Amino acid sequence: MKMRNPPVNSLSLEFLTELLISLEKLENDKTFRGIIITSDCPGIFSAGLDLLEMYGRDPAHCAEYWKAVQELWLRVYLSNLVVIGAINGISPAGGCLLSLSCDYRVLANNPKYAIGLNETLLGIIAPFWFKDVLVNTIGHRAAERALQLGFLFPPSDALQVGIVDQVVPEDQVQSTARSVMAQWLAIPDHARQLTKNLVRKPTADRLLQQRDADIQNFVRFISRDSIQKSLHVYLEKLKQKKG
Ligand SMILES: CC/C=C\CC/C=C/CC(=O)SCCNC(=O)CCNC(=O)[C@H](O)C(C)(C)COP(=O)(O)OP(=O)(O)OC[C@H]1O[C@@H](n2cnc3c(N)ncnc32)[C@H](O)[C@@H]1OP(=O)(O)O
Repeated sequence: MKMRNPPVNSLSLEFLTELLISLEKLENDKTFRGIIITSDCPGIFSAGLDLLEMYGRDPAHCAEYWKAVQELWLRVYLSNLVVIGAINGISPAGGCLLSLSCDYRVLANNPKYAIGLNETLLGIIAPFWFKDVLVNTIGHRAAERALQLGFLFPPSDALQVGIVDQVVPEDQVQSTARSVMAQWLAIPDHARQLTKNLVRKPTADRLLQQRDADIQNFVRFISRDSIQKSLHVYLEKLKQKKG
């Protein structure tokens, strides 16, 4: 599955909806046993959640958006398919969450690429379920530092901390992802799926038990003047970077 939402594969409401529909089709088609998620945008896996869906929007829109974000996470995280991330570009925040929700992550060895939950750098906070997935992946202490400091790990650090499973030359990302897929598909589906569910369900349940409260919390938080100001400053910085 090649994500194509130029210029930066930001996860807009429209794009999230498209991804959800595609994933549902694949999940329901019993001829598919696995998917490799990668990007069609050169140098960018995904710039994460679309800031324009959270900036200057009314509460109803923010609530609709957040529900779609939750939905995508639950669908990928609990998918019965083998999900491999072929991360061929930078992958901050929501892009990192998407990567972390895969069963295995292969990152291209390019010093321009980085991956991490950088929310604090934007003046916002990673929701508890983003945090849970990071803690599950790299451990409590490493997650504590990474989250507070908004670390974006370059490839060698990403491998060392365990936020990705493998770093390979850029031209080998797709072939490596395919070899990894073959290894995972060698396991009987029912055994692998039930085991995946056993490991992941408690984390997903934490959100499933309080989805509405999580939406309300997001809407309250994102609507604050101070948070809107932080987003404004960050968006301006992105614009100025272009010169
Ligand atoms: C209680 C819980 C509360 C809140 C939780 C909220 C959680 C949020 C999680 C997130 O995912 S927030 C998003 C975090 N993402 C980022 O910090 C990435 C920001 N983008 C970049 O750093 C760069 O754009 C890039 C490194 C990805 C690519 O750089 P480059 O190739 O130089 O492109 P540009 O910077 O020129 O960007 C092109 C174009 O795209 C716009 N854009 C970039 N990222 C986003 C985004 N995430 N959402 C919306 N739009 C984005 C950028 O502003 C440019 O727009 P122009 O109109 O100026 O062309």
